[in-house]
Amino acid sequence: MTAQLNPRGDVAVLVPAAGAGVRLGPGAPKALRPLAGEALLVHAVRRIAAAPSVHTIVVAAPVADVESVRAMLAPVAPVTVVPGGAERQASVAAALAAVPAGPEIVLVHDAARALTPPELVESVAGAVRSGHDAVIPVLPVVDTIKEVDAGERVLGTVDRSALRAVQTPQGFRRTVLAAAHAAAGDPLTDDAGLVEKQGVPVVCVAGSELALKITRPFDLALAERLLAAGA
Ligand SMILES: Nc1ccn([C@@H]2O[C@H](COP(=O)(O)OP(=O)(O)OP(=O)(O)O)[C@@H](O)[C@H]2O)c(=O)n1
Ligand SMILES: C[C@](O)(CO)[C@H](O)COP(=O)(O)O
Repeated sequence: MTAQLNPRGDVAVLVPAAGAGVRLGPGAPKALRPLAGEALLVHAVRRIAAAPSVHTIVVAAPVADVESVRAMLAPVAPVTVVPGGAERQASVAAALAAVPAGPEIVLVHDAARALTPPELVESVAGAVRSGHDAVIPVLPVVDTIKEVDAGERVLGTVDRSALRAVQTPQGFRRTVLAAAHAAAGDPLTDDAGLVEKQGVPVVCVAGSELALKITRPFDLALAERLLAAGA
């Protein structure tokens, strides 16, 4: 049985949350680690559930934690929880398989982007609804970028004006995402990358600084500060 949030919504959000969090350092799976006293996944799901277009949320949890994740999320929102896979791509595919008939827009959103505002969910979904098959939120690259060789010697300075840093949620027409996953080869960590391989145009919308991916200890500390400041 798939849990429904807003029966009138047209968006399913898949939340891959089965990663270990190696770059964050030793500890529980990253999505279950605390941020201001609650798991990253709780923060992420609460914000997704606050987006009015969302019909269904499917979380791909670490295999050993499926039951505890169900119990943890029950008071937060009606959520379907499935076992994740060894790679992010397998976790997304498992969640996609659990989406019920109905939503024709599917967003894929990292649990690790725990502070992503509901407005970004709506903005990405809205761009798909307006006719784009694949939509990604992006930020401009603010640092100067150098290309280097294996010895860390600088080969040149990259023109960053055409570079973008990619975030989630990434939004897709459901049939487009399903076809990309069905055709997928070697695992990618980026769903838009799978869709690009199918020759589908991907368009960008403005991302959000709050959608930062909590990857390293510094990111977790930053997220704590942002929450304390009211994010
Ligand atoms: N087998 C996997 C690997 C990753 N993810 C999820 O994909 C999102 C983005 O991955 P990332 O932030 O890179 O997380 P980890 O893979 O856990 O990080 P690391 O590479 O440091 O272990 C996270 O919400 C993570 O839980 C997943 O569902 N299943
Ligand atoms: C989808 C993603 O957040 C950006 O496209 C991706 O999960 C990033 O994973 P990475 O392993 O940190 O590159």
